[in-house]
Amino acid sequence: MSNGVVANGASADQTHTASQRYLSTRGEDSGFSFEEVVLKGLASDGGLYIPEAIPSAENWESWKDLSFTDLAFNIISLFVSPSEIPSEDLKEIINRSYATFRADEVTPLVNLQGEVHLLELFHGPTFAFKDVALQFLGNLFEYFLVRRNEGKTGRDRYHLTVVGATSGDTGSAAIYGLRGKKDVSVFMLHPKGRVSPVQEQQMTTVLDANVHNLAVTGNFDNCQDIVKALFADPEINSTHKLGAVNSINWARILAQTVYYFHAYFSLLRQQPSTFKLGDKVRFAVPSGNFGDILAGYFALRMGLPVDKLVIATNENDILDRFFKTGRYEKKPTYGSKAEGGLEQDGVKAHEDGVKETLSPAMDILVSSNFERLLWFLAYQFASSAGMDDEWNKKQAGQEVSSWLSDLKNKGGFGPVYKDVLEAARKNFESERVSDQETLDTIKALYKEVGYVLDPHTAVGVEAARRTQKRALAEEGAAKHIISLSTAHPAKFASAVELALKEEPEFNFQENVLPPEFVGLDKKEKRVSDVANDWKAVRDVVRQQVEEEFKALGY
Ligand SMILES: Cc1ncc(COP(=O)(O)O)c(C=O)c1O
Ligand SMILES: N[C@@H](CCOP(=O)(O)O)C(=O)O
Repeated sequence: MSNGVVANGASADQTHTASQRYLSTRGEDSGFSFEEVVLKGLASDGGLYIPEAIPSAENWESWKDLSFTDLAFNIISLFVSPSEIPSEDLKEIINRSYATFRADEVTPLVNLQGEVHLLELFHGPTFAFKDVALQFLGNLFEYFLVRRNEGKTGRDRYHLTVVGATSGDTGSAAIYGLRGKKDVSVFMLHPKGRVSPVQEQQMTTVLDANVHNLAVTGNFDNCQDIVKALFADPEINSTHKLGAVNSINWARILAQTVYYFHAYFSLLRQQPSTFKLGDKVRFAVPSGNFGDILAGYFALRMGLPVDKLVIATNENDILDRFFKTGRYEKKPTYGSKAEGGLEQDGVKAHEDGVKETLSPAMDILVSSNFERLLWFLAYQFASSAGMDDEWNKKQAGQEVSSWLSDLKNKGGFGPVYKDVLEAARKNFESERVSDQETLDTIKALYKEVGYVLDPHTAVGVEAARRTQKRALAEEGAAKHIISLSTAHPAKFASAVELALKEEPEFNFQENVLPPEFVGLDKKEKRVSDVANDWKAVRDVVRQQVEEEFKALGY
């Protein structure tokens, strides 16, 4: 590791290109360095950080034979000035982050059926796509903290207090990325009883002193709201230096951009007769918080030939409703079937509007990263007025602030301007997949090709198959589509078993369960129950960090 090339917490300067400087989607903050946005997570005006410009990957074609880690280095370097992380250090961080994966290719592409391909993102330590970004983010935090803490002792050290919300996968991936790391405490809030048993076990059986699991009486959105309330509280934010591991943290999105390029190049190698360099591909992405698919949008904007990004939602379908109506509203406007509404298949809907589905990691009312896409759409719209770039950015920030304020105060906003919606539809289309369709898809793929899908992946595959059918009808030929496989099926045993229980050959223990999960349920656990109240969570954070400090002799 090189010694402090950049001053602690330095803002972006002339050594940073526009894509290496960051601004807030709500317009108040700009000129940040990568280190600042990674450590801060959320901007102080409540907005999310985005690069001031999206760089074009000018020689992306020449990357086609690179390994995953070399590709990651080329892509990530476009967004991080070498004055902040010297190239050799960045390479070392990347190599270390992906050495923990079980697959040599890190994110292998497999042909599922016909022109439908699966991008397997679950070969990391916790068997979910979050590992791709969180192994990297854990090592980044460590790198910055070692540099900031040189020569410092005890309470003078910069101690990061990570607070995150999880519906199960981010929590375990963040915990595995940060366990045992010096100068970081990690607090993960999950909705009590609403994560799968394996997810719960993965999180709560990690007993490192810096890991704290909080089971919140509420849903995932409540956990996310508590995290945002903590970030908005100037007191705890300054005394405890809060950090984010959710996809509000820009480094999460950045790391995920890599596998869109990698998948494209894998397809090129696997389908040489029907897919050539420069051909467009589609991606179908099971979506909740909109982080994974947003990474695809960045890849597209950087120049990767992407035809469409297909958003696949479960019955918590705020995104699908936006793309159909232009309105972004927390609560569905439709009610139960008995009321003449559209609710399908007897899915349990909580009073708060969140439905409990078979793909629980996507049981989300509000998709936090959608704010980043909204900024780019508003910026594009503002740019058509012919004013200067500073004005365009200011307008975009104001527009996003006003939309987000309506979302908070009135439960929604829209319809957005026609041009904004059309611009969104140019790159995205959306599909809503019910629980019954999820089960049918798991069953169909098992019967047809013997592949066991996890329920989230099945939502994406069903969306991919619908898109394929449309392309076939409209254009007379099926196109290659890459569906993102976001979790290993063993993480969601009950949905998989429900789908496949009547298949005579199917045996969950033998066909699905990885050895790493055996005995997890017998391990010792540590978890604290907390009320759905951000001040109560703040007290727990203060108290548990204090106990950690005392144990360290600080
Ligand atoms: C297994 C799985 N699939 C899909 C998603 C949705 O991804 P995103 O929230 O980035 O849209 C999640 C959670 O984020 C997940 O854990
Ligand atoms: N499905 C997620 C929810 C949090 O999403 P994130 O990508 O913003 O961290 C989870 O698994 O926790």
